[in-house]
Amino acid sequence: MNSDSKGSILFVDDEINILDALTRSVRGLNLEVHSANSAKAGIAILEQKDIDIVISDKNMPGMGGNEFLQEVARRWPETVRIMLTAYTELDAVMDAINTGRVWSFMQKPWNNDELIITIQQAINYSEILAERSLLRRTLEQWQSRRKHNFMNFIGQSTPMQFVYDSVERCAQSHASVFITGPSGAGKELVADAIHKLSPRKNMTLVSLNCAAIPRELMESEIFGHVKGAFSGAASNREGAAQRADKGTLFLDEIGEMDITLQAKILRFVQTGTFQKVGSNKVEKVDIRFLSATNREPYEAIEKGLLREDLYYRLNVISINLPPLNEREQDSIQIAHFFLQHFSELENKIFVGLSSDAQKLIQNYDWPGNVRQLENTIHSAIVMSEGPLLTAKIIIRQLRLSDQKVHEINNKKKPVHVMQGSALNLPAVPHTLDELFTGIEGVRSLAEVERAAIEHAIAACDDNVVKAAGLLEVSPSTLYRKVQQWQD
Ligand SMILES: Nc1ncnc2c1ncn2[C@@H]1O[C@H](COP(=O)(O)OP(=O)(O)OP(=O)(O)O)[C@@H](O)[C@H]1O
Repeated sequence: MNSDSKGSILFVDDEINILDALTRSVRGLNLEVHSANSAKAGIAILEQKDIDIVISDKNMPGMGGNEFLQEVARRWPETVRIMLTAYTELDAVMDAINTGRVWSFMQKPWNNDELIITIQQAINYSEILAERSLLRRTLEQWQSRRKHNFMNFIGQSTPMQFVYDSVERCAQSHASVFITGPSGAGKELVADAIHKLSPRKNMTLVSLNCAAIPRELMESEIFGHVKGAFSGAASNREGAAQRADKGTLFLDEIGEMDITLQAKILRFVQTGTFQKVGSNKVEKVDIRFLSATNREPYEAIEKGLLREDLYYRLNVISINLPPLNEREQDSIQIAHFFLQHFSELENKIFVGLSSDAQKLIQNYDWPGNVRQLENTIHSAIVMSEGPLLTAKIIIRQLRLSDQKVHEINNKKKPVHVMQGSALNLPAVPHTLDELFTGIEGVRSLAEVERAAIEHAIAACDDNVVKAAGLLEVSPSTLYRKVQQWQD
C-alpha cells in the first residue's frame, strides 16, 4: 500500500465493465485499488498485497463469491469482506453474514453514494480490526510472559506480576529496597527472593524482626556486644551486622525500632561501619540492606516512629505488596497449594476445594492476607476429614457469623478481563431494566445500544430479521454488530 493512501481495496468480478465501473466509483477515495476477474486471480493478489477490503461478486464461474470470501475469511481474517450480488438472495447473504464470511453486502446495480458510504465504513472497521489485532497480540505476548509462580510465591495476578518484575530487576543491584504492604502479604518472601536472586546468594541473609526483639536488646542484636557491656553480657557476641557481612540484612518492621537506635542505623547504612555495644573499635562490613514495614511510611514519619532521613536511605527502590483481596484469582491458587501441602504434611486425604469454598475464599477479604489463608487451610485440614474442603469447614475456622457469610456470598467481585489465555468480553447488562438505576445506571451509548439489541433479539425469539425490523435497522447492520461483540 502506498504510504498516503487511506487503505487498499480489491474488486473481484468476472465482468470487466463492472470492475471498471467499481474502480471509477472510488476514484475520489484515495484508495489503492486492485481488481481481478476471477476468485483465483483475486487470491493471487491477496497473496502478494496487503488488502484491507475485498468486494466480490457472488456469482462467478469457477470458484463462486461465497466460497472465495470463505477462503479470504480463513486466510486473511482481518480483511473486511463485502459481497456484491445481482439477486435478492437475502437468505444466502444473511447466512454468509451470520457465519462470518461476509461483513456487509451491496446489491447490483449499486447506488454510487451507498457504495462510497459502505466502503468508508469498511475502512473504519478495518482500522478497528487492525488496532484490535495489535492489542490482542500485545496482550497475548504479555500473557505468555506472565509468571504463574515465582520463587516461593504462588499467584499470577497482574499486581503480583509487577512485584515479580521489580524483584527480578532490583535483585542484581546493590541498592537498598524498602518493602511495604499489609501484614502477612509476603514481605519476608520478597526479601528472601531478592537475596536468592542476587550476587550475594551464597552468603547469609540475616532477618531481624524489630517488633519481636525487646528494645533494650536490639542494639546488641544488630551490632553485637563485648563481654561486660551490660549486665548479662557474659561473653563477646557477634551481631547481625557481622553475620550478614558480604550478604544481606533484612530489617523487618523497621517502624517499630527505637527512634534513637535509628540514628545509629542511619550511620551504619551510610558508612557500613559500626561499633559493638561496649566497644570503641570501629568495624566495617559490606552489607545490602532490605527493610519492610506494614505501616504507611509517611504516617510513621509524621508520628515520629520512623526517621525521615533513614527512610530515604533505605528506600532507594520500593516494592509494594498488594493485599490478597486485590489479587484477582490468586487466593484460590494459593488455597489449592496449601491444601495439597498441608494434606501431605498432616497425612490427610483432601482432593480439592468445593465450589462454595472457592466462592467464599474468593470473596472473603482476608484481613490477615496470605498468612491468614495459610493458617485457615492448615487448621481446616487438621480439624476435619476429606475428601473436599467445603465452605462450612472454612466458615467454622474463620468463626464467621451468618450475617457475614450472607454479605460475602452476595459480594460482587470485579470482572477481570484476563483469565487463562483467552480474552473475555467485559460483562454487559443484558436487559434494559438492569441499566437505568440511579447515577450508577448511567451507561455508555455503546452499552445502551448493545442492551437494546440483545433485548430485541431475545424478545423476537432469536429472529434477527424481525428484531432488525422492530429496531428499524437493516438485518446486516444487526448481524454486523452481533459479530463485532463476538470477535
Ligand atoms: N504469594 C504467596 N504464595 C504463597 N505463600 C505466600 C505468598 N505470600 C506469602 N506467603 C506465605 O504467607 C506467610 C506470610 O508471609 P510473610 O511472612 O512473607 O508476610 P509479611 O508481609 O512479611 O508479614 P508481616 O508483615 O506480618 O511480617 C508465609 O508463610 C509465606 O510463606
